[in-house]
Amino acid sequence: MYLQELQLQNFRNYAAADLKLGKGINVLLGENAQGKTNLLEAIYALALTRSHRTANDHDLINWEAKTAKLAGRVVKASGTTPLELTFSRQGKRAKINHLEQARLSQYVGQLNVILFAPEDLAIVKGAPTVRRRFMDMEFGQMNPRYLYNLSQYRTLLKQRNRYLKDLQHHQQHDLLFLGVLSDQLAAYGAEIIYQRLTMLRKLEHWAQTIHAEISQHRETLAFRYATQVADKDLDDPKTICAALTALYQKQQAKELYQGTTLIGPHRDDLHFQVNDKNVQTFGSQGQQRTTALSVKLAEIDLMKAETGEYPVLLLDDVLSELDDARQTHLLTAIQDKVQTFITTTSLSGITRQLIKDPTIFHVSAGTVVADESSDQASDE
Ligand SMILES: Nc1ncnc2c1ncn2[C@@H]1O[C@H](COP(=O)(O)OP(=O)(O)OP(=O)(O)O)[C@@H](O)[C@H]1O
Repeated sequence: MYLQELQLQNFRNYAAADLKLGKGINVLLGENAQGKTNLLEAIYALALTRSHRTANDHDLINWEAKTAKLAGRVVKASGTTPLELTFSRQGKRAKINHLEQARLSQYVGQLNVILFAPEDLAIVKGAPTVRRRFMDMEFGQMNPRYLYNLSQYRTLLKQRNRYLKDLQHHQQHDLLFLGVLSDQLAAYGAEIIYQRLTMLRKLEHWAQTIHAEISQHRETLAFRYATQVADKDLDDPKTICAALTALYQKQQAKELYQGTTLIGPHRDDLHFQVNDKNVQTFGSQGQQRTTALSVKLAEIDLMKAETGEYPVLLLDDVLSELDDARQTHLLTAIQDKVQTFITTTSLSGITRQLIKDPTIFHVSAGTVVADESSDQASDE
């Protein structure tokens, strides 16, 4: 899929902008604080109805205005769809094909985007919570069942933790009820673990090929899902559930002592291994970057496999972070198939000969102008 046009009205520092976009690589060129990221944010918001960098929609509205509006046309194999999103004090409204949608959840999914920013290195370097959030966001986007299991699990986990605290403080004494909660939690926990394993296997498959190519076959990447459930029990949700239940029984004294649930997907992690070593602990900066890049690029392929269309790729300031070999790989991987938006302050750091016919936009103080000399946007 690709975004053919984008219109902004009173969005961040743009009073008005109307862009014809290239089907291939679009470069947003400008000095710092001119509005490059704001444009990426506009595309991200048009896709997901929310920003990637603020939880407060009001921040998106120009300081001088009361309402912000985004509009665009998405082209897919199945046809062209106009999208429209309005932010105001009253909330937000979304239209597909000029028809207002009763629920924002009906709107999301028309335009798929993947954003890659320097912070994404945290997937490799950060705490386990970052990787759990990564799995939950990515797999939740592609699989509504996963989201359902996750929300049931979270509710039960809260309840079980509260009960463990009550037992700890002798406000409750019934261990049978703890057993009931453990069984219910184990059932949802097992579904989540099983779905994570299934999706990770697919993602790993794509990421391995990409990592091998970037490292010129000197490195192999592997994912390892870290859980207290033994490998032999991971084959299906039933065996995982039985293993979790047994673990709750075995660790009951410890959980009662600590007053919290110590086993389950909320405690699991994902390890990335390069040449059989955990890249978080033993990897060089370069290996960590390659891993993050491979995982992100693998998401593109996974989304294509799951939804039938390539997503739109948003690259915020990442090219300058990558050395020539990684830049080359990234640009070759996306060339001719993925519509991409790249923000940069200068073209000099980018191996420009690799970007075939880019559409270049000059961004300055909330205005954006297409470069006359660059390839003009698609006019299909
Ligand atoms: N709601 C708003 N109304 C008006 N201007 C805003 C609003 N929110 C942010 N801005 C302005 O937008 C500018 C920042 O734009 P943006 O984050 O897109 O920068 P950038 O071009 O990506 O720069 P950098 O290269 O430093 O990341 C700042 O000048 C900021 O004051």
